[in-house]
Amino acid sequence: MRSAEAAAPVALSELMERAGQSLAEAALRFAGPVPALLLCGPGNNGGDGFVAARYLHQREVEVRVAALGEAQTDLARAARAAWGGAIEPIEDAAPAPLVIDCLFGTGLKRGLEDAVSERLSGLVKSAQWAVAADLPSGVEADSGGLLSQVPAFDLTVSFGALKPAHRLMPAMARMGRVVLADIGITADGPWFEIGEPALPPVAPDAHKYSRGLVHCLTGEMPGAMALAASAAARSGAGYVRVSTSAPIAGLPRSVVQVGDAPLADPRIGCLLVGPGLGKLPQLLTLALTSHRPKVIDAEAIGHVGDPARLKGQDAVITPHSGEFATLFGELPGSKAEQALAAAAASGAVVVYKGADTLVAAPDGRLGFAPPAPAWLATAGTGDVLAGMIAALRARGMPAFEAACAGVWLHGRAAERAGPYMIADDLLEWL
Ligand SMILES: NC(=O)C1=CN([C@@H]2O[C@H](COP(=O)(O)OP(=O)(O)OC[C@H]3O[C@@H](n4cnc5c(N)ncnc54)[C@H](OP(=O)(O)O)[C@@H]3O)[C@@H](O)[C@H]2O)[C@@H](O)CC1
Ligand SMILES: Nc1ncnc2c1ncn2[C@@H]1O[C@H](COP(=O)(O)OP(=O)(O)O)[C@@H](O)[C@H]1O
Repeated sequence: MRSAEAAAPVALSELMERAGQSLAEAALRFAGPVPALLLCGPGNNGGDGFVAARYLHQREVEVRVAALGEAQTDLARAARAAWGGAIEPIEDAAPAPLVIDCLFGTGLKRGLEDAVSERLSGLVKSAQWAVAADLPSGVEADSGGLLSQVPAFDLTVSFGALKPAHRLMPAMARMGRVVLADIGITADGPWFEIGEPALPPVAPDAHKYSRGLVHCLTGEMPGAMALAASAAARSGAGYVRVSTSAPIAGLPRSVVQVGDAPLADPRIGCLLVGPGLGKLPQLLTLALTSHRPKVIDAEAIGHVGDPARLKGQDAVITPHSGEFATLFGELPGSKAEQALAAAAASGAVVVYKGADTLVAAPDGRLGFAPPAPAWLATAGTGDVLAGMIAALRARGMPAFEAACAGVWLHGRAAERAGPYMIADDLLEWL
């Protein structure tokens, strides 16, 4: 993001002008022309606030500005001078229906002083609408961590590009709706937000094997595999097969239950192992003898032991935080950095699940999932995701693209399934 700003073809003062104008417009659209209080910090985030105050005033909104100390950058000083109106100390600022937090953005390196964060929280809580410029003050841009107390905002206007904190917990939960303001810079890099996938079309001459065969290895709790295999069947695989020693209830009749089957079968588009596996590490070992692409989920992740075992396996692994820690231990850094380190160590595409799911590839690509409904937090939804990714893999999508597509579709299916869904219901919305 910072390199994008540095390489921007426009002057920094113009970027600040655009940021401030975008902020004013977004706040006005969101809250309407209600009296506004802008809280401006010493850096360029504060500068954006002074610019926004000027635009809101021009739009005949009743505006007050409260500053935290003097401006510390040339840009912020110029923006403060151009505002030209009254500036009150933040300690004395009375509440307002609309509060716009421009205290700190990407430059925050340490927590706010207690008195300042308490003041911010008090003003935000008493406002009808609370808007943050770029990031709520107190949020660390790269990690999504909270360096001091951060109140809940209704809207966050991000400038130029989303920062990791917009998609990582706990910061993500404080931002309200996040909108991206185009200020004329683009952040080209390996980190991006996962968007709607382009799925492989069904060829006119397709047959069930060419559309993709998913072969599932089931274990002690076949109900989980019933969910995963059903999800694979509903996600466009041409053929879904489950190796099982006993009949599994609840599978669609179109999912074929077989005994042992050769895992070197070149028709297998993707192997799926993990859902319902239980204490059967030998099934993972068996899966790893195959050179076919694979999705490794749930208990199978715990059976891997050494991440290096996955090298050369063309694998997607789908851990939640507990499974992640079991396989990779306590890695340093943010969730994004941990996922990238895990992908590099294992050679696998890592879908690090949770409220802030992200997908990391061994080559450094990193996709942040758009927010998904919290009602996905119910047993079995991870099994459904694993089956979806396996089907997309079998349909010919490369591992990273299949994982990103599965995560995106899973979140949208949950939105449509509604707040009282159970994992079984998701299948109807794939
Ligand atoms: N770059 C661009 O082109 C564009 C950038 N834009 C905007 O700029 C924002 C980044 O601006 P920024 O780098 O000036 O950092 P910012 O977040 O304002 O804070 C830094 C200041 O705060 C201070 N400080 C830090 N922590 C503190 C604490 N706890 N308590 C007290 N003070 C503390 C720190 O002082 P120091 O640490 O040096 O003591 C420094 O003075 C970005 O989020 C976006 O909104 C847009 O205009 C688009 C164009
Ligand atoms: N609070 C939340 N918000 C959004 N998605 C969530 C939340 N909690 C869990 N999820 C998603 O729900 C799924 C749960 O998977 P997992 O933990 O493996 O459950 P299970 O093993 O029961 O299937 C994952 O895709 C995860 O990203």
